[in-house]
Amino acid sequence: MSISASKSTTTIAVAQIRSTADPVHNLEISRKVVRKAAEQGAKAIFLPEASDFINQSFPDSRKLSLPLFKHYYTLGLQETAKELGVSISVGIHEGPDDEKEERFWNSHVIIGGDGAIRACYRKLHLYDVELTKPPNEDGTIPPPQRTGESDRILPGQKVVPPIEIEGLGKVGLEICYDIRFPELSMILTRLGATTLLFPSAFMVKTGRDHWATLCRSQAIQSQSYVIASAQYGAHNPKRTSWGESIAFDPWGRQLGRLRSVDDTPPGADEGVEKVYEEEGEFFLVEIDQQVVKDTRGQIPLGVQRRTDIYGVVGENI
Ligand SMILES: O=C(O)CNC(=O)[C@H](CS)NC(=O)CCC(=O)C(=O)O
Repeated sequence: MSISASKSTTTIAVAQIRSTADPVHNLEISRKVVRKAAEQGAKAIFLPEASDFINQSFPDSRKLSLPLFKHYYTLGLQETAKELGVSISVGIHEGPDDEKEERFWNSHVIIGGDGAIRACYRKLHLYDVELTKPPNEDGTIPPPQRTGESDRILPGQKVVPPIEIEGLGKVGLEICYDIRFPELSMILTRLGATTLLFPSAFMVKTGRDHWATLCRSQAIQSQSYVIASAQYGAHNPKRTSWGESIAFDPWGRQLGRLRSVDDTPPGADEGVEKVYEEEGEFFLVEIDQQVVKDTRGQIPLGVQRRTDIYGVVGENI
């Protein structure tokens, strides 16, 4: 009997960057991270939501949000993927061809090792929230922090069936705020996903209180790997993201984690003048389909659902 020397796990890289308003800069940083991760053996690299730009200006954002076939940032990453023969998952802004439409999509694309776009998911759940702030010292209450993602983003209209990434099995595509709607993870798992992807740009307040717990709970409940790559730090004077790119296995074991804003010494991360010094970071993770099988074998949630009582979530998809 011969013993196979082939590796049963696949190495991937979970990245963290701080996108600015400038897609040229963001492509350069993203490429550096992808190249470095590939050199260290990663076969797939996971970049955050909105890696192409994070911007304060609405008209500028629309101009940069082009259809994929003429999207500067995505085309650039496609070249790099092909050159290195690695897959890339990345969040970008994608626009409709109709220039009269002022809004655009918040999309998650998968680029294959041949440079082709393999899938494109458009964010279903949009972040329209009002977060309260603590009272001022004089006891007055500051106005809430309102974010209206749907003011500028078109809501996606479909669940993208999980797709195979070489060596990784099937991955389910989600984005950031989607993580609060476990229905989507359940549907993707039922459709065959063994890894759930959450390119993200969480806010600081909710990042601190909810982010890592949401990621871990999705892994345990769906019995899938969770890969959550995050935007980190000050993008401009008005916008800071929490960071903390993180990954869990289907048992809920943490496989790696990068810094959050809270991990950064006070003052070290202040001011947008430092934005251009950021090089991006990543950690490597081994994905092993056997861990999915073992976890699902020990705790067989998939066959224990009382669908006779409460139905199948997303049955008509
Ligand atoms: O499109 C861009 O430019 C960047 N996108 C984002 O920052 C998105 C939409 S505003 N952020 C979130 O969904 C935060 C979710 C969050 O923080 C929570 O669920 O608590």
